[in-house]
Amino acid sequence: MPSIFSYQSAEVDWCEGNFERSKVIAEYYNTVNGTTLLSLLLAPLNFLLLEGAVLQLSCQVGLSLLLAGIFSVYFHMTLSYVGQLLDELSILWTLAVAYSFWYPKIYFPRCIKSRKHFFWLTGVTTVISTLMSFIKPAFNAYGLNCIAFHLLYLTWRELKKCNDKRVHRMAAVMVVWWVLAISSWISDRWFCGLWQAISFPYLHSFWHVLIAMSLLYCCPLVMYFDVVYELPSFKPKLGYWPSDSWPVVVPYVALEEPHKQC
Ligand SMILES: CCCCCCCC/C=C\CCCCCCCC(=O)N[C@@H](CO)[C@H](O)/C=C/CCCCCCCCCCCCC
Ligand SMILES: [Ca+2]
Ligand SMILES: [Zn+2]
Repeated sequence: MPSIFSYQSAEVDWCEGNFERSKVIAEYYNTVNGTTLLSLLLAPLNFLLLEGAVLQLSCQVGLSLLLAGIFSVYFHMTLSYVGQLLDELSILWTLAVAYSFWYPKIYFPRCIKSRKHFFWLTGVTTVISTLMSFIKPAFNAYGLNCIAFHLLYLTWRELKKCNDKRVHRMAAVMVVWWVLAISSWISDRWFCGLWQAISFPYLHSFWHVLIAMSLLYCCPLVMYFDVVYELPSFKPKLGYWPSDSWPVVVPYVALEEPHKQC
């Protein structure tokens, strides 16, 4: 019986051929492009521009993202059962940490009276989901992708209340990257035969880059709304480093003089 650590013991095998470019790396391009997820750490770096509590929270989210990137690389390198679960569970827990800290209080269920209670609700839900994830690991990724739809819904609710064109623009760019990302993920999962027929089974590695791009825009946006709700005396402003007009930019959120925007 193969060990849960052994190569190719995972329930899922992505479209890219295994061991075609290396004897030790199962899916070479998926592994190499998995490292782009580590660039997500750039997003929490934005928060260095913020202060106190906000900076503290970003460290926890940054650490979870780092683990998600490392486990993604390990999974595609080995395609092991443990690799798959570590990849999926690290994403689940990163989302849990992000939700616990950033989920706006106005959207809390009626029975939840404080962020402390919300922490407990998120914690219990995540522990139950973690246990359930062992039942049929191949379904876990579908569940995780559904969370993006909830984020889309929250974004839409917030945009309805906000007149800042920069916020609308950043949200639009985030959604475009996400649509490209999820299309690549689904195409690789469902239409592998087609991609193999045209010798282009690399869409999952594109997904890694595209979802990282989407998150790069998502994080400053979420932080922007967090400041609006939690630090109402500050005025957050979205920007692009090094400048708006450059073709390659890193989005960020900065704090300006005290004033409420949205
Ligand atoms: C108020 C909440 C704020 C949430 C902020 C978001 C914080 C970031 C959370 C999670 C990081 C996700 C990192 C993705 C790593 C992908 C690794 C990967 O490719 N794994 C695959 C196997 O190799 C696996 O099949 C994929 C599983 C699906 C992952 C779905 C992640 C959804 C994350 C939500 C993205 C939001 C983007 C904006 C949406 C409009
Ligand atoms: Ca494969
Ligand atoms: Zn992957």
